[in-house]
Amino acid sequence: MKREDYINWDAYFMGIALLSAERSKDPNTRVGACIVSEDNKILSVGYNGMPMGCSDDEFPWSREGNPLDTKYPYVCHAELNAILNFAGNDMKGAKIYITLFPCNECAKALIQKGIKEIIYMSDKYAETDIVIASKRMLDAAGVNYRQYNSINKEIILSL
Ligand SMILES: O=c1ccn([C@H]2C[C@H](O)[C@@H](COP(=O)(O)O)O2)c(=O)[nH]1
Ligand SMILES: [Zn+2]
Repeated sequence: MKREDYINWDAYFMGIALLSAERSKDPNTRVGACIVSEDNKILSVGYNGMPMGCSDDEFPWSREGNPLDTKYPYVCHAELNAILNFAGNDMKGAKIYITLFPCNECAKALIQKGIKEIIYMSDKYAETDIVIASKRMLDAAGVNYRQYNSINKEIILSL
């Protein structure tokens, strides 16, 4: 008889997003993303990090101070990395599992790539203009978004 306590698709793909986030060097917010086709095939993954050639030991990770001495102008967002890491050429109709609600810039890229559903975990910046603008664009473009079911929030990885 088959096992019945296997994880569902959402837990599986959010688990991969969470594991990807563990690769991030950001000391404050680790973000992971997993792009999945309509038929539940993984298309790409990504996490927030410095662009290639920009050493994550040399570029800043601060949040405050002179803008050029903070991480913000440099760090490549998890969703953008997942889009750029995609080896195929069509992700229309795909979904993305993300550990943090996407910013306005990532929302633009997701819309333009034809992503149709966003499943996110944290929405800790919901009150910011960046996320309000992001939701405004996603709503206009008909991209659905929903929070990952909190009942399954704890994803334990062990053998
Ligand atoms: O859509 C997004 C928004 C943010 N990120 C990354 C960028 C930064 O590395 C962190 C946010 O850092 P804070 O210290 O919480 O401001 O998250 C992302 O990957 N995708
Ligand atoms: Zn972003």
